Amino acid sequence: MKNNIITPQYNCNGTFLRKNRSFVCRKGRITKSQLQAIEKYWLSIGIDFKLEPLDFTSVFKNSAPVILEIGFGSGESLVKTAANFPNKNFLGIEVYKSGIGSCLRLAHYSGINNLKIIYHDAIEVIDQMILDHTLSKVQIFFPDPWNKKRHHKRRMIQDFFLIKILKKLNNDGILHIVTDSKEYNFFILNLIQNIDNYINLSKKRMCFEHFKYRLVTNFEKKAKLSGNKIFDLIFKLKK
Ligand SMILES: C[S@@+](CC[C@H](N)C(=O)[O-])C[C@H]1O[C@@H](n2cnc3c(N)ncnc32)[C@H](O)[C@@H]1O
Repeated sequence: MKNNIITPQYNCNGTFLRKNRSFVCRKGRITKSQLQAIEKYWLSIGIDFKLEPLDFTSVFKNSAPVILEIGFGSGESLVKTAANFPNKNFLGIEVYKSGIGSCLRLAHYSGINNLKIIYHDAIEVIDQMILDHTLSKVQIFFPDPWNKKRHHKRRMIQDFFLIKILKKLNNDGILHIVTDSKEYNFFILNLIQNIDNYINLSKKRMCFEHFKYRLVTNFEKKAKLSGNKIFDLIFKLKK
């Protein structure tokens, strides 16, 4: 597995260009079993970042719809969802190395063959590796809210990001975002209002509360224990 989760960029004087990313590059702790899972299972389940588009039919060995999950954490809900929907393909992207190890371990022991994962910044993966109109769904469960105003530029969900996703979804494609931050929820709803091609599937053009048709994620369990409300935002691509 390649260890670079970003592609360094420099200006013409050779100075490193610092980008606003939605994550902080940290060394972080990783357990022995997570490292072992990377050694053993990366070759069969992982895909290294490359500057060339993926051919999903050859990656998954079939032409079933592809669901992209960005920031799957340790991958419990992603692996269980992939096991529940064997006739769909799942592609996960994460920059948290111990999460990659945990997800590989879970995916191996659950015996699924409809999941692939990438260890790299999702923005670069989307730009370089995902062809237009090839995804049936993009799901982002609990993107970091970067609550301080001066950090808002680090939020993954920005207008440029929503426009990027629009191009990658196929006809009737779905974008599903979940957050426990009321402020981030309204921030996203405001952005979406200014982009014509998304239809908000909630009746009141707001969010779904108490949405039951997906698995609860690890982050969500903690958020609920802290008494936080959960907001499911679901948008469909206008044909
Ligand atoms: C708050 S956690 C939520 C994890 C998981 N979805 C859950 O609900 O338990 C946000 C995750 O997004 C990942 N992340 C943030 N920015 C990312 C990016 N640009 N590309 C890939 N993953 C990213 C982080 O590493 C982190 O694991």
